[in-house]
Amino acid sequence: MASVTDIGLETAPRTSSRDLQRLRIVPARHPWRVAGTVLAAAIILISLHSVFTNERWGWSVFAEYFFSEPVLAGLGRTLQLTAVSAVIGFILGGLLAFARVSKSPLLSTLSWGYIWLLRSIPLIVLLLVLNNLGYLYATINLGVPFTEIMWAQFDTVQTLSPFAVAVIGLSLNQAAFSSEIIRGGILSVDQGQHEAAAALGLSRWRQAVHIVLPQAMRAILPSGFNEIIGLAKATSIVYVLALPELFYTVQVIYRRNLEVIPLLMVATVWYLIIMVVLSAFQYLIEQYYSRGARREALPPLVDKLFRIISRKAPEVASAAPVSVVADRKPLAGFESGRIGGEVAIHGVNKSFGTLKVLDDIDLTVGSGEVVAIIGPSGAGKSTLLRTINHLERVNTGLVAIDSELIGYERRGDALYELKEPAIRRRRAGVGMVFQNFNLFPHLTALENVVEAPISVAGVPREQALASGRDLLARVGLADKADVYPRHLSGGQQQRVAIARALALRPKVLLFDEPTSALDPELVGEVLDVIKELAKSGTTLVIVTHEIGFAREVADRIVFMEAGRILEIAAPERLFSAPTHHRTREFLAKVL
Ligand SMILES: Nc1ncnc2c1ncn2[C@@H]1O[C@H](COP(=O)(O)OP(=O)(O)OP(=O)(O)O)[C@@H](O)[C@H]1O
Repeated sequence: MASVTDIGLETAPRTSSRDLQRLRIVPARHPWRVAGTVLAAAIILISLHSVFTNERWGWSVFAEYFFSEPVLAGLGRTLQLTAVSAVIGFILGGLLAFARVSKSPLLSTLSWGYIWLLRSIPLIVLLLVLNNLGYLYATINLGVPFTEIMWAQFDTVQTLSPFAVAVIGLSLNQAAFSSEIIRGGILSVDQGQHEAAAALGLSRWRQAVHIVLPQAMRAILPSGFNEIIGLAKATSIVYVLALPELFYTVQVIYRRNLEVIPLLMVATVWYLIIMVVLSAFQYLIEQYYSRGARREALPPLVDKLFRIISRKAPEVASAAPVSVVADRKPLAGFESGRIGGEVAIHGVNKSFGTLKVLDDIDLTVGSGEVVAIIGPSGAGKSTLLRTINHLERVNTGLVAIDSELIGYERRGDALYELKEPAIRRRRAGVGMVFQNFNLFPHLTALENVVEAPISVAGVPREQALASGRDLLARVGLADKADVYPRHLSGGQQQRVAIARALALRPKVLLFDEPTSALDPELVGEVLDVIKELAKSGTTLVIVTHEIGFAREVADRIVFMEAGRILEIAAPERLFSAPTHHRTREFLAKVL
């Protein structure tokens, strides 16, 4: 056989590590990049030279008017119009966006109609119509429509000054555009976040303002600031109302002295300054809302500023070793507050369209009992679990915790569906841990844990923080309290999620495949925590693919397939002598 040298190839000469250390590193050269930079610099210099040496730009006139009183007054009006219209426009836009995504068809259609109409009407037409409102309606009356009752009456022309017309027109127009930007942001927030917030029993308002909006902000801000910058320039359109904002003011002056270019430059430079200030704000606000969402740390100064504002401790820089689990306080010592509750599921059916996912399910989980639900993929295990805390509505049948129906109230022979607040109150007794953790990424580990105690149970903040730290210590994460979820490992995130679910001291804890999103190495640390919980007296219902774990921890195992419970038995019996042939086949495959 021909050797490498025979056919003309030689292996590279070996280099010792000492030789390698002496070698010089030559950076790659980018001649085209250098040429491009030189060309760009030359163009900038030539342009600046031309602008500052050509007398026709009229820089002396520019200097005379830049800080002149009428220009500053016009600038003030531009800033006022921008700020007031942006604030009103975004508040109204936010309400329209929430109406658009609401479940009420009327609200959603009204919002859609408003957005369609206002985006179709040219702004100049809207302003002129509002300015001529006095012609259409001589007075504005406050009272009860179609009756004689009237509390106040205003003269339309006097009430709607040009400034008021400008603010109303710009705000109404702005609201239509910003509502779509905000809706885009809301839709960008993962569905799991809504579910986690609902499972914790947070009110709709709290979910919207504290969980969804801060996360949506990352998507909203770039386009939102684009809109505000557009608005600052669009205010010049109010010249049709003869309102002396910045642009109108310079127009008035150059019509008088014919110094068109220098005065246009006065307006342009002020607009440039406004843009610089807005861009700096945009940078800071974007950084603020990206906390927790980025893998790398914030610039140190910005981080310090935000932590001072929000009174947060700095993140711990070093990654804690996994062995910290061994040092944690035992969970068994954590008095769960309430003893475990009994879960009763009777005749539950659930379909998605034509697909029957739960078929006449009956199951009772005793107080303090640990039940593991196993079965092939698509069997309906997760759906069954989610019906227990009413995250999934059943078509027929009942689910009760300690004889209290979760989604309904019984009056005589009829079941009345409960309203959201009542369902939330009942949900508080049932904690849930999700497969993908669903931690709130913009809140630190501790903030995740204390969110529900503070906003749902009304626990005073200091007390909630102390209990939250204690809980984190019990899941082995005492030193990670001020760390954002993205800076934690999967196993650590799941342990925070368990602490969060425990914070309301639930009677029943639901686990939906708590380890399936974890590396095999991290599975153990989460299972250890659940095993301890199993001893604490809390009722646990666990959907899992970890057959060995189910066998070890569960009092009973439920085997499900195609929406039906085929077998329920103690682990020793089910694994050694399954009675149903499908259980046997399934176990033969997975064991
Ligand atoms: N929101 C939904 N809309 C339509 N179909 C759904 C929905 N949620 C679940 N399903 C369907 O219901 C069936 C049961 O789903 P479920 O998630 O409960 O199964 P599972 O036993 O937990 O499966 P896995 O072990 O793979 O998670 C599946 O066929 C799934 O496609």
